[in-house]
Amino acid sequence: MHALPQDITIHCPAKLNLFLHITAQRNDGYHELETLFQFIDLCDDLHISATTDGRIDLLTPLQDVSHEDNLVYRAAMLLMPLRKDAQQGAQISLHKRIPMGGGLGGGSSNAASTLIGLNQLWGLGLDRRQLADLGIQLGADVPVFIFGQAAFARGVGEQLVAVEPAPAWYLVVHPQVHVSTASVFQHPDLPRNSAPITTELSEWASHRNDCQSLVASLYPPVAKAIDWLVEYAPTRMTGTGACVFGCFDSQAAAQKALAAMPSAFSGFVAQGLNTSPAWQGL
Ligand SMILES: C[C@](O)(CO)[C@H](O)COP(=O)(O)OP(=O)(O)OC[C@H]1O[C@@H](n2ccc(N)nc2=O)[C@H](O)[C@@H]1O
Ligand SMILES: Nc1ncnc2c1ncn2[C@@H]1O[C@H](COP(=O)(O)OP(=O)(O)OP(=O)(O)O)[C@@H](O)[C@H]1O
Repeated sequence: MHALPQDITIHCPAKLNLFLHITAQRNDGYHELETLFQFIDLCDDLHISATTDGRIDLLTPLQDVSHEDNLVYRAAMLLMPLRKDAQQGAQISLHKRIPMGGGLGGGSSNAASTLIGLNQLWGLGLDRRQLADLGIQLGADVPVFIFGQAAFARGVGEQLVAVEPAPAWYLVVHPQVHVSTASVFQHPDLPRNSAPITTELSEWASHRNDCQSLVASLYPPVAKAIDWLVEYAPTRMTGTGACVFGCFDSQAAAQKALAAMPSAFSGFVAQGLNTSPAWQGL
């Protein structure tokens, strides 16, 4: 039998929703979506060391998130009952770069990478489907980060079909407001009855983010960020916001727009990725 690795570093990419249509609301309150996910090369880094004290130690606290609520810790807790040996434990540290609560899926990506990493370190032998089924308990965006390929998603984000969105560079603009995902999905004015998609996924003009008008009206800085960025490139909000992204043909064009960005916003240039770096080297 091969010895298990003792240490692992896993990238946790951010995602963009290139479009997001809401087609229905389920009886449990969750919304049925049709969305196109692409990863971007802005990543958090997760480092996991195997231990033999049967504990999960999270070495890097996050501001405003308790250990018990941290999606890294919660993901590890989901795998604890599946260990082969109760002495198996882990020390985990997270280097955060993805802004939190911006619609970039950082917490879900951290959770997915924790499941991927501990599955490897503890030798659990779970396949991607089994990991995704566990991960969806933590958030609707976790399965795509386990799936590891750009995807067209239905359901709440768990029915995934691999796709190849065109190569692109993005300027991602953070309007510096925090938008709560739950409050957007609870809002009475959210449109919830988009027709299922019949057009090409790549046709930008046929698609939209159904949360965007509502979020822009509730949060004026989001509207201002869109109004500014749309002068440079086709622009859309990701997830339930607050971040918005412009699509550029080249890194240089995206950088040029970033250089002109008003100081009220923060932003970064990122490349679209159709394969998640989380699985690199595994
Ligand atoms: C908007 C997206 O980012 C699109 O990728 C995701 O659907 C949101 O995924 P997430 O942040 O992982 O969200 P979750 O933590 O699963 O859900 C937060 C809250 O948003 C609402 N919610 C979320 C996803 C969904 N399809 N319908 C919902 O109504 C639920 O009230 C839920 O309590
Ligand atoms: N490891 C983590 N990283 C980021 N957020 C976390 C983490 N653990 C728990 N959270 C909580 O989850 C919330 C959402 O974080 P996240 O960065 O995933 O939001 P998001 O980018 O808006 O995601 P989405 O697009 O899935 O709505 C945070 O505001 C925070 O309270």
